[in-house]
Amino acid sequence: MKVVKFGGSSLADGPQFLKVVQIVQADPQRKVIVTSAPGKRNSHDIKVTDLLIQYAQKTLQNQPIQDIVAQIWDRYQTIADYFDLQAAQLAPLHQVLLDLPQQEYPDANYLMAVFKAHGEYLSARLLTLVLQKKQLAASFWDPQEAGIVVSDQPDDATILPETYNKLHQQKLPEQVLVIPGFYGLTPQQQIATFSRGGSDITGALLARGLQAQMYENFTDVDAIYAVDPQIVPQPQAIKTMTYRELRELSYAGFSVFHDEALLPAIEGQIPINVKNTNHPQLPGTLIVPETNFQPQGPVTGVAGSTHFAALYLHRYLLNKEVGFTLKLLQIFYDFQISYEHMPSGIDDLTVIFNKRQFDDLKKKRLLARIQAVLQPDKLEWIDDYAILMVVGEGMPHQLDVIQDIVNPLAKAQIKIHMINQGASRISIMLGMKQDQAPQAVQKIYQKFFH
Ligand SMILES: Nc1ncnc2c1ncn2[C@@H]1O[C@H](COP(=O)(O)OP(=O)(O)O)[C@@H](O)[C@H]1O
Ligand SMILES: N[C@@H](CC(=O)OP(=O)(O)O)C(=O)O
Repeated sequence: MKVVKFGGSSLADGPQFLKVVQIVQADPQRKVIVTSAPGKRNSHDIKVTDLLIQYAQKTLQNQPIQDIVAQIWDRYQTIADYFDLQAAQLAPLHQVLLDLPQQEYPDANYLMAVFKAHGEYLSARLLTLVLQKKQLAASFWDPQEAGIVVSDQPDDATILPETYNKLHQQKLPEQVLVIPGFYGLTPQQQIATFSRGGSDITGALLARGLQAQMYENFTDVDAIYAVDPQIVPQPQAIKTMTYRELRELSYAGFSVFHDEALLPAIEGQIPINVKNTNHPQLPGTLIVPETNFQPQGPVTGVAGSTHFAALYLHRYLLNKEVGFTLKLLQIFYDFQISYEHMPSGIDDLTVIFNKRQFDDLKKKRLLARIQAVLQPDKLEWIDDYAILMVVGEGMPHQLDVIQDIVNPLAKAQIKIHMINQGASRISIMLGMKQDQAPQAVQKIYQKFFH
């Protein structure tokens, strides 16, 4: 049995829905289908999830909602019209969308989560109707009924372990099941979504919980490429890669697969196949465990991401002071801030954060607290920080990888602020200014792939 997830680009309009139907029909193993909300039909379009966020905001601010509801419903109606679905079948779906403001919510964050989740909910309901219209035995599967239990963070939920107990007990029927991605239910039965792009996580948790033979992830590219195709046109496709290679590359910018979706697949040792809905005959990229993996070269991929900031701390004799880092980490804990990396020197520490956790006030208060408690000789906030990741299972076997990474950057006058290799032997991480990151990715890619 295969779990198959279709991304927003694969469900953006009627013709795309038809490709999805044909893909489901082509393989009887494709039993559990995970939907995203309709995505962009062209580069100027707006994803339905983003329209739903506007709908939620207008509801919260008591602004008129008719136009935005019409805009959202039009996306689903157009798809339904493409398949000549009957008005009576669609009316209940439209009503669900209209009723969202009338429901009760614990707070604004949960309201937002419910509105967002309905992009995938309506997609799954609609795809079920379309599959039935095409004579395929299909039924809608509610995440609540499936037993997807998540933590109570309304817009950044994580999977709770009881999910797997419930899924292990599920006996799958003969027909195809269509389930919305992107959300689950908290122990208090509230809808909470994963972070953006999180339908990949739903697919992975179902593949693990249902012990699927394969998790197929359908998107709008022929493969995972060695570099983001928006940075380097027509890059080299990756045929096979390991879970941990993709985990590191997704973390650092390969937005094609959500980095948190790797863990369930690893836990269940489920192979993942990323494929193109527009060219389903192509093999795509296969993501597999490390055991017996034969790397094709030193580097598998290069990624860059710019949503970082860094805190630089200098204090003489820091190396001798017992508990310095503990006090610093306690401050982060008090502010409920997680850090990404902490490279250090004898008298220096740099802490790298995901910038999205901060607003100006939080940043100011954090710096003031660190100054008061730790009294560093120097404390600097570096707002302009990008991280580059060069990843490959073949890297530990090759001695001259580092020079092939830094030489092209030096030639291009790109300054490296931080290099981190060690903990993970299959990746080298570089810190630099944000505006230099795309060029750095290009230069490293050219060195290893041309
Ligand atoms: N290394 C990469 N290989 C392939 N695609 C990538 C890579 N890095 C970023 N992407 C981007 O990821 C996109 C697919 O992911 P996403 O937009 O989330 O698709 P979906 O709508 O199917 O969920 C591609 O269109 C591409 O622009
Ligand atoms: N629709 C949600 C969840 C998702 O996974 O979407 P996509 O598969 O289009 O990346 C989002 O836009 O974040």
